[in-house]
Amino acid sequence: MSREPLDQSRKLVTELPGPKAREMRERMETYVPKALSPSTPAFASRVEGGILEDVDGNRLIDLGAGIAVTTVGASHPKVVEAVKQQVEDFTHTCFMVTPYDSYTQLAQRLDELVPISGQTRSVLLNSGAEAVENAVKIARAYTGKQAIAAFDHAYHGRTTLTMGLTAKNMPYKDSFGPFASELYRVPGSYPFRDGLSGEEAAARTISSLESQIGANNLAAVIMEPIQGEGGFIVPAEGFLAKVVEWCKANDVLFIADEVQTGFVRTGTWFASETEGIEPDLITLAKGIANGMPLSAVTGRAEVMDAVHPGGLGGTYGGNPVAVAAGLAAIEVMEEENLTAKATRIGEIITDHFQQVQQDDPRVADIRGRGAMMAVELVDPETKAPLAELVNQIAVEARKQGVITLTAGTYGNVLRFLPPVVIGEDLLKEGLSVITDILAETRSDQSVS
Ligand SMILES: Cc1ncc(COP(=O)(O)O)c(CNCCCC(=O)O)c1O
Repeated sequence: MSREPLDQSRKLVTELPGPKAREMRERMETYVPKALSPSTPAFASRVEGGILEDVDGNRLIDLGAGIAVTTVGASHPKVVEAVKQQVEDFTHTCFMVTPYDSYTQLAQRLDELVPISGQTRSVLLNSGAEAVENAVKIARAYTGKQAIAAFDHAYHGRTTLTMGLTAKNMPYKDSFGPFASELYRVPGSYPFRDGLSGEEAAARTISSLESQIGANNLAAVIMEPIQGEGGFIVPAEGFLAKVVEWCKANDVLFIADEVQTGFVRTGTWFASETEGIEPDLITLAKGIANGMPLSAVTGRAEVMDAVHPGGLGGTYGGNPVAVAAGLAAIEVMEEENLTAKATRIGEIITDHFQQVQQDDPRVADIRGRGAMMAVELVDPETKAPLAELVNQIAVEARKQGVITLTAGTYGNVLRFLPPVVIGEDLLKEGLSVITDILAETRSDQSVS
């Protein structure tokens, strides 16, 4: 029996958190460590399109999509049906024990979609960090070299190796060391703060790669085409192409970490396309399966084949239910032309904040691409990051029924990652809630 569609309008019937949510939070604090500290003052009951309904009957506008995951909406009927079908057949065999064709079908789809020419192969895993871990293994096996270079403001995961690649200390790395060896950090491109052209920033990066690591030691350079947790930093035009050119000239692999930028999020299937680069390996997760835990490393066949038989694996990698969700989600992205929808979302967010920026210079940088947009808030005189203000805005917006995410090395970035299927009016309403709160702080200069 199909359920009534979830009303796509924001509605608050209690304060947030409501009574049931408060009770659930108390129990949560008894059995779940504070290390997880959820930010939205609600407990999910149903999620569809751009709306999350909570256990108290409130409907919140979702501008986070579970951190860029539920691109097609958290209960898209096509994905739900595919999952139901699969789970009735089997939930698990362990692909290394008994394979199933849907794994190969998804690998073939990835081969067709990724911006890598020639034959590719894919290994399927469970999380973004696991994909990055395996990309590093594959790069080392192929090159025979060990060093891996990541960038300032990078985010690649929370496992021991990926924490070593991630830049920001708190909350991701503090007190968890020591981290893996042979991991290096080089300056990247942060146009709003460094003011460098793509060429200038790339020259600085290459100088660091050569002087501090040496191409003869360097297995791979890993970078997010748009740095996500670091603050939706879009590199200056031409930066990535110059770095990739250097990699290819020096037998260094380039790993594009598209866990957050992948699968139509930035208005193309992958952000590497817009940057005009062809990675050797690409890590994928989040939008790949619309919430079912799935990730992948897709790479040039000769690179992927450098690993000895049995060298890649894990119990759950490429779980059949997650793979079914992934195949269905990709179909929806194609059928509903979500690359164009993501581009439209970027236009709406850009226009909205350009209006605000005219009267409020604290909105200092509007950046991102497609349905991966952000604003960086700074003191207009000193350019000092306004982290407390950003946090205050996010906390208040959540109380007013808008699921809002922050980001940035300095904690002063509001980021927008709505489900790409969100209605335009609902998106505009969510943005207006946020900018109305921002406007109120203009009169109240106590917050900075
Ligand atoms: C580029 C990029 N690479 C890798 C990852 C890691 O993906 P996992 O699926 O969270 O392991 C991410 C995950 N980003 C959201 C992390 C949220 C949090 O843990 O606070 C990413 O964005």
